[in-house]
Amino acid sequence: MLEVSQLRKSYPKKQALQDVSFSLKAGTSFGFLGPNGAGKSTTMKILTGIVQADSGSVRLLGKEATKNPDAVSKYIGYVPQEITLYDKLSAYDNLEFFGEAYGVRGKMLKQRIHEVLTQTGLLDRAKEEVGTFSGGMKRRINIAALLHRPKLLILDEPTVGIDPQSRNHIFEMIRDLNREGVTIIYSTHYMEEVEALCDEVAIMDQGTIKAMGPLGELLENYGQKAIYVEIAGAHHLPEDPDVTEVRKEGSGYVLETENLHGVMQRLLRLASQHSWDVKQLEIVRPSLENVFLRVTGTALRD
Ligand SMILES: Nc1ncnc2c1ncn2[C@@H]1O[C@H](COP(=O)(O)OP(=O)(O)OP(=O)(O)O)[C@@H](O)[C@H]1O
Repeated sequence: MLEVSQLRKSYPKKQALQDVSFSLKAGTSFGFLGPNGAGKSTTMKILTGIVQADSGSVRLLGKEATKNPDAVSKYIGYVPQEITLYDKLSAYDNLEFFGEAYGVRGKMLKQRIHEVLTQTGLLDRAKEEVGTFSGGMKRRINIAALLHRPKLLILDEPTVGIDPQSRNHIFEMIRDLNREGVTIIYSTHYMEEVEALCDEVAIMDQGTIKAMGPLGELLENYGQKAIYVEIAGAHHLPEDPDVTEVRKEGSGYVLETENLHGVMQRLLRLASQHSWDVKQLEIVRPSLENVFLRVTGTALRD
């Protein structure tokens, strides 16, 4: 569906992209995770043709997009960070305006507007000026304005500064579109959003993709394996050669180790020998946060 190859882009004082390559199968929900300034927006703007790369190529549905953006623009829906609606127009009129701009007309346009207003939960506010809406409601309309049913939907941090209700609506809209077969590229610096929405993830930092793959694979390959153990009355734990770090957490300890089963077995053996009261013993699922830390060497700033 999409093949991005060796993108480079420099601004006068900054090399924004050093070498960005990835490819996506149709129907993927792809999360672009990275701190401010990592190069996510620049990559997305190159995909949509708003910004030109210094070198590299983008192929969408077999067509060379970098040389001929008009040939692919009808397949792409782009939701930038900034809201692009007319405050003085009603929600309905905004949708009508953008629908027509994307070439949707007549009965089909009316039907699509009704559908998306229902989907966004804003049908009863359709005739009100968008200027009176909350930031989250505007965001929902902004996404709904993509009435031309793009094959690739690119969203640049669509939930920054919005209320939880709007965020849930946006998530549902994205999931519905993805179920209908739309390929999604979703940029964010919120790990939990990627975990909730995306089946593939790229971790970007300083203009390059540091790691990429299915979410489960990244967690498996880069996540720190650990055990949580809680023993009544234990003030310290016996040393184990396979444990690389011990952290106090709540009333127990997190033990980092690559040998989960060996360490667990030894703990249980010791517990039975010394009649310790083991309250809890479990494997800790690695988090994306932890993967990010290991891949980039830093916590996700912000
Ligand atoms: N038009 C521009 N002119 C000059 N520098 C720019 C321009 N756009 C982006 N940059 C710089 O390029 C780098 C990458 O920016 P980009 O917006 O792509 O990052 P990002 O990962 O999307 O961050 P954010 O989450 O803040 O949007 C940053 O250092 C940024 O300051």
